Amino acid sequence: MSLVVSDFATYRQARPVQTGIAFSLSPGEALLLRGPNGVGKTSLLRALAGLGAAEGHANHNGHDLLTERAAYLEGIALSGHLDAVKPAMTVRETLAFWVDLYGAAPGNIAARFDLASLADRPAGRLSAGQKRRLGLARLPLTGAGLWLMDEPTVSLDGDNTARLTDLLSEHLAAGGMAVIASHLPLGLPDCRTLCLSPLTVGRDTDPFLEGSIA
Ligand SMILES: Nc1ncnc2c1ncn2[C@@H]1O[C@H](COP(=O)(O)OP(=O)(O)OP(=O)(O)O)[C@@H](O)[C@H]1O
Repeated sequence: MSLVVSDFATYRQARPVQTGIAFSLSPGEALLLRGPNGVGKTSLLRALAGLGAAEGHANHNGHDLLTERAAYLEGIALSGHLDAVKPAMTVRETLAFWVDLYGAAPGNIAARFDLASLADRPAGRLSAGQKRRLGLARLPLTGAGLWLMDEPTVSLDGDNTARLTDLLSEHLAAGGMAVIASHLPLGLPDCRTLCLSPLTVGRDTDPFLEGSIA
């Protein structure tokens, strides 16, 4: 299992967000993406998940993102801001849906993020932190080796941030890999950091800001 990224560039609406991105991951390794708001962490995660415009090379398990998309995406799971939960489905229904969808063993997934007491509540009536916990519970069910995680600690309290670190540590110990955009260090053992800096495009303001705000 491997992820090798080189000379990689991300785009939003045909404008470059980041260029020259290079890093690689082996089994058991994680990369923390850091950088100021708007620098392009989400854009990079989306591009690596095949959802955003990109150029250059991203190779997952020997398959190139741009030329072997389906094979590249095999074994990749993205955890984004929206948590992938349907408001009308209860916690129990949501977990059962994922178990069925991914052909996973349910194990103690409800207990992992303390979801058992919320089992009959529709996801639309969960608090932000509860919804985040439910969304994170999906990742181990996917069976994916590479987790792409966008600000997974947002809305989590201290106990649940520790649970997230445990979940990630187990994933890495089992030979998984992760790329995580997070403003918190997360305390992972084999974790490198990639600090993104704003792209300089010949002006000293955000290139996405056209004109000025009156
Ligand atoms: N849907 C979009 N359409 C066009 N531009 C976008 C869109 N979403 C984000 N951008 C722009 O792309 C750039 C990178 O945004 P991105 O969300 O990747 O940054 P980020 O590092 O994840 O930020 P944050 O720390 O605030 O989550 C920013 O300049 C942002 O304004």
